[in-house]
Amino acid sequence: MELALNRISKTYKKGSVKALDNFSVILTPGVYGLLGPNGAGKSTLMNIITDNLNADGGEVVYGGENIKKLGKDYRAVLGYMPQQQGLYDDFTLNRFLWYMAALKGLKKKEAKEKITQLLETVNLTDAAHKKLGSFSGGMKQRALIAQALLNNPEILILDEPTAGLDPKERIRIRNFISEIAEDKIVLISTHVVSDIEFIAKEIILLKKGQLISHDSPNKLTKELENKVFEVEIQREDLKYFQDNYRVSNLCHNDNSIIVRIVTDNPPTDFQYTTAKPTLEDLYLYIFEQGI
Ligand SMILES: Nc1ncnc2c1ncn2[C@@H]1O[C@H](COP(=O)(O)OP(=O)(O)OP(=O)(O)O)[C@@H](O)[C@H]1O
Repeated sequence: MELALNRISKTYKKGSVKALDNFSVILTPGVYGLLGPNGAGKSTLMNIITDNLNADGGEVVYGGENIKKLGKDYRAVLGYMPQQQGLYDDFTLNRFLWYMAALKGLKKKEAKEKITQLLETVNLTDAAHKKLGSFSGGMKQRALIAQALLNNPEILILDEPTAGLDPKERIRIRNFISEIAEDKIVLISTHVVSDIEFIAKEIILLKKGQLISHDSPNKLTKELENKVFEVEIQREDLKYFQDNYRVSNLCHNDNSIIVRIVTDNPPTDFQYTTAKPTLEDLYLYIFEQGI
């Protein structure tokens, strides 16, 4: 199965910046990370893929058919976890899932089986009769993922699934997504590199509405070979490096500082060693402006 995004464009107000600009990519089963800073166009893209927002130009095609034509057949294979929380705080988790199952048109028997199974999968069986308002951030996110999975979707769209979570919950959600991703097209938007670094088969880099690059994490970081350096400097040189280079890390020793920089032009007046690039280095290289 293939989800093709063909030349998608979107401008919210006449004359304002393009939220999406001629964006094209083809998605097949596996995890994709949609990576970009605030305002890059991630939510806009997800809203267009889930048919909650109309594009000004281009089309979304699933299995060879425009999703506008597929209509409810498309919605039947779609699972969507939006960003906002707090909408159903007075519902118990059980009631929330039954409510969502009804909206998705599941039959009673089907809903019962699926809810029992999903509560187990997201490890919330014991919390089924508690109100969502009393849940921790991670529990809420897992509840939202569970509702997205009720119809056993072929396409799963997750808008910042780890927003506001502590590192332990982040790891848990990440592993969980990796487990359920089999046979599905999973698109995860995030501005946190580590959320997708190890689970995404491909990373899609989005900047100001435009596709910058999309490839496996390994291939993307290869592009940065010989552009990441570590330099041992004295404290008084730090400002010079911060003003003139993208500094991806700082490590203070007793008498010196090791700065990690991402640049096309390594410093000529300092000794440096070449370092192995990471996705965080790449993120900085692409999204850090003005240096
Ligand atoms: N409803 C709207 N009306 C007008 N402009 C909008 C609207 N929604 C988004 N935009 C603009 O479109 C651009 C893309 O925004 P979008 O929310 O898609 O980015 P994002 O990558 O999801 O950002 P974030 O990580 O902050 O959620 C931004 O310039 C934003 O200001």
